[in-house]
Amino acid sequence: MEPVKKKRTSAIWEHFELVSPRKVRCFFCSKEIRFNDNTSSMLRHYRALHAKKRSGGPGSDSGSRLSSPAVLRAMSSSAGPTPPYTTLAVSRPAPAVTHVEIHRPDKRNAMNKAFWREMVECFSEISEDQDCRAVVVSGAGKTFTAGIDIVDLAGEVLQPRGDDTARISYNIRKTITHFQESFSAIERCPKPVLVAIHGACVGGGVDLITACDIRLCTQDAWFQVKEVDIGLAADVGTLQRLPKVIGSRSLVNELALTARKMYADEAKSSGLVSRVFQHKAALMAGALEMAEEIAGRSPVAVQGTKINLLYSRDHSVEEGLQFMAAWNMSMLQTADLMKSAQASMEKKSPRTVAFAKL
Ligand SMILES: CC/C=C\C=C\CC(=O)SCCNC(=O)CCNC(=O)[C@H](O)C(C)(C)COP(=O)(O)OP(=O)(O)OC[C@H]1O[C@@H](n2cnc3c(N)ncnc32)[C@H](O)[C@@H]1OP(=O)(O)O
Repeated sequence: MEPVKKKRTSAIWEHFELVSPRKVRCFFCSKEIRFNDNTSSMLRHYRALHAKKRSGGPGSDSGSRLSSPAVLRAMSSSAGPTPPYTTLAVSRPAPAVTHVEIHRPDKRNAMNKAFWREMVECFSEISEDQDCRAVVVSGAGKTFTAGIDIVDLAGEVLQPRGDDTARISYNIRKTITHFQESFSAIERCPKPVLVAIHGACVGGGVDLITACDIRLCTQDAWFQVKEVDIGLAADVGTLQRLPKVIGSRSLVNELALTARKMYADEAKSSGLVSRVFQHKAALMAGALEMAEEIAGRSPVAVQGTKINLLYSRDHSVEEGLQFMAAWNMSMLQTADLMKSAQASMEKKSPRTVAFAKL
């Protein structure tokens, strides 16, 4: 009998995915484990590291969905990227929630040429998609992302085209601007974007997450503004957005100038992330639940909130108030307001209200 099929009937498979004929990956911690003719190595790993922790522990979230491995399975695309994308797997794990999974697990989700282009295409589509009201971004496999694909970097940036210095410089500038656009597209997307980070989040990964609205991570996550280590000043958003995310300018400077790793606990205490979960399954369950909470509310209110929060980040309080007044002089005329207020009076969740598409 074919061994893999036999093993798949065991309940322990709830917590693992097959990555090769002799290797499985744990849904909780992404560790890859070899197995032979039975599931004993998987059972040993699960019992030693995860069985007792399912109910949560001090200082970190366990995720409130009881079926978090099932949620994780629904949100991890073992089938690979979804065409036309080659680096992203896009799905709808819950009504009005879009999941964008960076999908180059064998290369630790390193950001290659296609990724930079596809992020713009994907977020342009999401921005226009009236059936989407919240987005979750995550990474497939062992780690969130290893940052820019160093092989591509060597080709695209270090060997630019052009007949003279002006033309070479012009082309480099164009490339950097295109790369910046990949994450600005996230920020410009009117739907709130949550990012779920596990394992390494290096270089371009930090650029990406600072453009997102809500950052959540696992206990094993670490963050590194790695650019100075590879001889460049970070140029696709970290130096502009991180100071607005973290209150301490000194900490931002330290991270960017030394390229030291920052681990989950410090990421939480500094304000880079708002919640830390024990493992990836809990993280994905927590992210999805939060996205569903957001998606269940009036899209007029939610998108207006994102747009005004971003506006006020870059303007004075007075300018922000003026922008808000001009914004709401039309948005207060929405039917969503009366529907939501009525639900609130009746002590019903806004999630019980049917809002029109936006
Ligand atoms: C215009 C400029 C715009 C943007 C600039 C952004 C700047 C940056 O992003 S700077 C950061 C660059 N990234 C790095 O320096 C990270 C390098 N990678 C690592 O440190 C590690 O891979 C890791 C993320 C800590 C994960 O370690 P581990 O789990 O042990 O995996 P590995 O065995 O190291 O790698 C597996 C596989 O992935 C390939 N890979 C990893 N990182 C990259 C990368 N950044 N680019 C291309 N390929 C990468 C690695 O080569 C392995 O491939 P194999 O084919 O299996 O050998």
